[in-house]
Amino acid sequence: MTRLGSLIEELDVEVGENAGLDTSVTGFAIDNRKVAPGTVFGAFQGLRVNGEDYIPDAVKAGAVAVVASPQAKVEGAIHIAHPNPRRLFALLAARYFAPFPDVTVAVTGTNGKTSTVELARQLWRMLGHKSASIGTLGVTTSVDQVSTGLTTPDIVTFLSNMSGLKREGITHAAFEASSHGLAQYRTEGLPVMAGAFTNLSRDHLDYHGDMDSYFEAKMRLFDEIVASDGAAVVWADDLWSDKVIERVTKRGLRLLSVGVKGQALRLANRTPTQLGQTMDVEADGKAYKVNLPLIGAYQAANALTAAGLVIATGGDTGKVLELLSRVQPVRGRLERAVISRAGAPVYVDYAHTPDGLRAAMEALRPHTRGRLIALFGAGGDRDAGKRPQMGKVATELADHVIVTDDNPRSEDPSAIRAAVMAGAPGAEEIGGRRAAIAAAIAQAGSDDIVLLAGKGHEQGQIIGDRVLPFDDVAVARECAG
Ligand SMILES: CC(=O)N[C@H]1[C@@H](OP(=O)(O)OP(=O)(O)OC[C@H]2O[C@@H](n3ccc(=O)[nH]c3=O)[C@H](O)[C@@H]2O)O[C@H](CO)[C@@H](O)[C@@H]1O[C@H](C)C(=O)N[C@@H](C)C(=O)N[C@H](CCC(=O)O)C(=O)O
Ligand SMILES: Nc1ncnc2c1ncn2[C@@H]1O[C@H](COP(=O)(O)OP(=O)(O)OP(=O)(O)O)[C@@H](O)[C@H]1O
Ligand SMILES: N[C@H](CCC[C@H](N)C(=O)O)C(=O)O
Ligand SMILES: [Mg+2]
Repeated sequence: MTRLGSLIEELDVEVGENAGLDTSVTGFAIDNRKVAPGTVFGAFQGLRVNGEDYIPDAVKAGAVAVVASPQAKVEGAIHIAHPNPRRLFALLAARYFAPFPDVTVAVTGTNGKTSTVELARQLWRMLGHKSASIGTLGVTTSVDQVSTGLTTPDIVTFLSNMSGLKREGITHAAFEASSHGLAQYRTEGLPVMAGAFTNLSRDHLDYHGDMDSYFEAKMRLFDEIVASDGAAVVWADDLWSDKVIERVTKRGLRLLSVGVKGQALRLANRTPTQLGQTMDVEADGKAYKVNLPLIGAYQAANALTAAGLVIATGGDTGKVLELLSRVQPVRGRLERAVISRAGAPVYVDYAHTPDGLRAAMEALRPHTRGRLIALFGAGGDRDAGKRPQMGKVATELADHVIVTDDNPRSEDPSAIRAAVMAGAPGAEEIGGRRAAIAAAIAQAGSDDIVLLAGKGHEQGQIIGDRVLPFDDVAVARECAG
């Protein structure tokens, strides 16, 4: 049985007099609909509603304590007051859900988080550890994959998943720290031994406002979440890398920089091969030849960042680099779905930002003898400013562009397409993703390559409130058959 007092011990919190610290706690919730007798309820100001409005309902449902701002009105339960209630809630919940896997690392960045945590999981597994990842693909172990619906789940789901992994015997876990997740304290409280930065480019400005605030949200990982004796693995070749390195150094974290400008793992040379690429990597004064069975500069970057995390947490450099030759592709990241009847390979990729589209097209270009045909859309209820920029990048780098739909959500699909088209002169507009994929495949000749971007592993098209089953890989196979 866990007593509230033992969770609060040593934390800098205010509770009222006669606070009943002897009360036993049976769980944590941030949604009043999930409160049961004995729950600690976290009441937070959100974007849509104020969680404090649900305090009476939470108390009625049996909440014994409420973590909320000092101004909140709490009656009938203990008010644990704090100016940053989300953070305090995370700390308390982590004490309740502990223990966690021994080695935990986190990855942030606009693109590459899913790929990096997945590759780190695979490398650990090949080194003989029981490993897991948590992110866009869900909670993944070598035997299971369970979706959580978000990249970075809410704090209660996150900590209970981490705790469940520990009970299953998982010793090593890598998780994605999205900027929303970082800004909302959805992944903290547990010791994080290393953090990685992949890159920063335009996305989610609807939420963060501008690039500097978006950057600051990401930096919480290094400023506050990674343990003070932990490590930072920084992809060194991004425009923002130097700023990240500055922050990491200021905090006193052990720095492993990775990439062409990297020092811990220096990418000296990279040569595409038919099915992958070879990399010349220098580390600790030694030269290593790495055969990576994945194509594209971006996958090389993510593979090296993942290797950096595994090395930072105790992996042997030579062994880890050698194991990169045995990694499996990541679902929906330059996944070859099918070869069309005409002989054109059709790739599915999760590129959903201007930079992601550029990375995916640059990855495929060296493998394209004829034309590169790129199809994509932009998500509704998401950063609208990225739409024309995605159109622009695509028309610059592809030989033919098809603009279609990708999760319009509450927006009018044709208005989203129009915004993309505004930056994409000469592109073809086809509403309805299935019809667009069929058209892309039908016009590809044997020397051409088709890129279906934006949905990757996703299993649905979100239209209004409905999620209609949709899988780019499956649809590509149907259209090619
Ligand atoms: C914009 C955003 O991130 N919103 C998330 C956030 O909402 P919020 O804190 O603003 O919450 P709110 O809905 O205003 O509610 C405020 C509080 O009242 C509580 N509440 C609310 C209603 C009620 O009846 N009872 C109740 O107790 C809520 O639990 C919450 O604590 O917290 C909610 C609870 O955890 C999330 O479900 C919600 O995700 C929404 C659905 C979402 O679409 N999020 C996306 C944008 C997102 O987070 N994406 C990122 C990044 C994607 C990437 O990888 O690029 C991700 O990590 O997935
Ligand atoms: N290192 C990288 N540099 C540039 N682009 C990348 C990089 N890694 C991945 N991408 C592009 O971004 C897409 C998404 O990759 P991934 O799912 O690994 O990123 P993510 O950060 O997890 O995305 P999300 O924020 O949606 O969870 C890829 O399909 C690819 O097009
Ligand atoms: N996790 C990201 C990527 C979504 C990819 C794309 N399919 C879209 O719906 O915009 C988001 O929620 O912004
Ligand atoms: Mg992801």
